[in-house]
Amino acid sequence: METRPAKKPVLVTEISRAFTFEAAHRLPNVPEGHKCSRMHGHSYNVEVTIRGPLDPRLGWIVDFAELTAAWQPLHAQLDHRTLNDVPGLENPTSELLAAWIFERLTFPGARVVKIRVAETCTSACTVYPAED
Ligand SMILES: Nc1nc2c(c(=O)[nH]1)N=C([C@H](O)[C@H](O)COP(=O)(O)OP(=O)(O)OP(=O)(O)O)CN2
Ligand SMILES: [Zn+2]
Repeated sequence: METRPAKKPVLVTEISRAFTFEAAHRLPNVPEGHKCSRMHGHSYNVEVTIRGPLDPRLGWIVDFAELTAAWQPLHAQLDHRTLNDVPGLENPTSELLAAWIFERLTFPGARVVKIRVAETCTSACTVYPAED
């Protein structure tokens, strides 16, 4: 009987890194009297996930430090700001903030597959690219 060597499974690999920033916001389009129409602040948690092939020698997609380097300019635009003042974030819901971040992060040789934004410990929004 013929025996074949076990096939190596084809794996999809993702790496993630979490970031935090502090910011104020108000939601301008909520109904009158909604608490979020008032200016208030959050300690935001953002998780960035990328997917790509492994560098055969280094054994990683990119250095985790590359995620931090890519996040840094966005952190500078968001941290200790009023989000409503940031171009493109006039209505800074978690959903629109996650999309804003998604549109601004690129990695050579890898693609962003998930951005998760948590305003509080119990509320978060995740965006993914639509299926090709
Ligand atoms: N789908 C969304 N709903 C809400 C958003 C949002 O971005 N997307 N944002 C808010 C406000 O920013 C609010 O500050 C957060 O609301 P909430 O999760 O209710 O936070 P609390 O800590 O105040 O929760 P309580 O359970 O009321 O204490 C609202 N909704
Ligand atoms: Zn809020």
